[in-house]
Amino acid sequence: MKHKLVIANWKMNGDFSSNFSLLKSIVAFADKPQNTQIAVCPPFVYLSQVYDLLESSPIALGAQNVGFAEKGAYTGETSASMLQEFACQYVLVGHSERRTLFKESDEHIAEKIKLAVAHNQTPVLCIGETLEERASNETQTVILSQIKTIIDKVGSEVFKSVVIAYEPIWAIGTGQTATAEQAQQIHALIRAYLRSLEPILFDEMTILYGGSVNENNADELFAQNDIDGFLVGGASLKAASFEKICFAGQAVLETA
Ligand SMILES: O=C[C@H](O)COP(=O)(O)O
Repeated sequence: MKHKLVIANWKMNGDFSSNFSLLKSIVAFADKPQNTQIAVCPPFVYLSQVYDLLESSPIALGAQNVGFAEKGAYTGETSASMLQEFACQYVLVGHSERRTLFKESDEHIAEKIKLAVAHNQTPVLCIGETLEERASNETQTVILSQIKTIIDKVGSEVFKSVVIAYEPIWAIGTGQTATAEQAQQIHALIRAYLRSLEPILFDEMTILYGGSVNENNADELFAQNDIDGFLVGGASLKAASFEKICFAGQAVLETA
């Protein structure tokens, strides 16, 4: 049965007032899309507000990042145990903005995954190639090596609790979405690779697509066999767009 996961990554956007209106709209439709889990990842300072507003709704709370250590002298960081107190179910790790702007290393990403899993959160590991890598036909090598590097560090037992988000870097925030065929090709590659490692562990792996997903392309993307949902940035800040993305592929999901 195909299930769908749609995660809103608000990035560094929002304020008390706009969060309230946006969540009011999302809560109003959230129980309607069949077989669909919706999650919202607000900036850390709004976790408390969003936690309260999501109470008694089916929407899961997520975090955009997590510290790579259990606790201690790490100014500005937020630990997995702190996120657990807000019942965060999802944690984004290795987003390209964090890898590029904040020089996040594979070692740190691996530690974050281990801590998140230890605190009952599902890490959402973001991977993706640059435009230059795609142009030089390195996409497959880059993607598989990003996954392998992390599996080697955390082990396959921990990795089975991970959700993967394929986000071609050239498609993030650019309005230039990967075509459904381009996305499906990489999702199928990822799934085949994981199955080749350990079919029992990775048969049901959830693989999301991210990168300029909007109300116009979500249906076609979700119709692809190996696309299980979306990690949505810009369009998740607009209630009407986000609603259409959450309803994408409903005909398939209702008959599943
Ligand atoms: O986390 C979300 C992704 O970076 C995609 O962002 P976007 O939908 O604004 O392109």
